[in-house]
Amino acid sequence: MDRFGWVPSVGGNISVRLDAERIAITRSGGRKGFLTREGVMVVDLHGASLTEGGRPSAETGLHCQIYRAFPDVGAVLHGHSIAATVLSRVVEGDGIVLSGYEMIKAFAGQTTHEARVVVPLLDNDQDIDRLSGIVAGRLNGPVPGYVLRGHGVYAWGRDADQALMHLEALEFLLDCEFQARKIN
Ligand SMILES: CSCCC(=O)C(=O)COP(=O)(O)O
Ligand SMILES: [Zn+2]
Repeated sequence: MDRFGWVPSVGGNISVRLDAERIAITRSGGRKGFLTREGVMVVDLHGASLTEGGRPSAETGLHCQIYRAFPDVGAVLHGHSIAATVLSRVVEGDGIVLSGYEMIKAFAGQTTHEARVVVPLLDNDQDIDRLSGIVAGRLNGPVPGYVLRGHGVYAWGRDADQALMHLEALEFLLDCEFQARKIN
C-alpha cells in the first residue's frame, strides 16, 4: 500500500482476523508504511482493546463492523489514495458507477467487462459509530469495498492477499475514472 502511495503520512489502517473473537489492527497515528510489530495491537470484534497501552486505529469500528458482517473475511485494508480522495469529492450521489472495464472481473461473480457495478460512496463522518451504522446498510453489493467521500477506500478479503488484490482492483478502477475525468 505504501509503495502505491496509498498510506501517506499517518493515513490508512490495516487489520487481520486472528480468530473468531480477535483482530490485530494498526495503532492509531502510526505511519503504516513503516509498520513494526509494535505498531499493531489486538482488539475484540467490538473494538475493545486486548493489548495493554496505546490506542487502536480511530477507525477500528469500521473494521470490526466488516468482520462482524462477514465471518469469512480475514483482512481489511484502508488507504488514502489521491484518486479515491479527489474522485469521491466530484462524484455526486451515493455510488461510483464502473462499467466497461475488464478489471471489474477481479470482483467475485463478475464475468464480463459489460457489467455495471456500483462502488458504495458514503459521506465521511468523524463519528465512527454513526458512520458504521450507515455503512452497514451498504455492504450487500458485489464490490468488496466502499469509498468514504474525501477520505479513502475500504477493501476486504478472505485473507490479506485477497484484500490487497481487491484494493488494487478498486484503486485501479477509481484511478481510471479519475484520469478519464481529467481528460474530459
Ligand atoms: C491524517 S489521517 C486521519 C485519520 C485517518 O483517516 C486514518 O486513516 C488513520 O487513522 P488511524 O487512527 O488508524 O491512524
Ligand atoms: Zn482514514
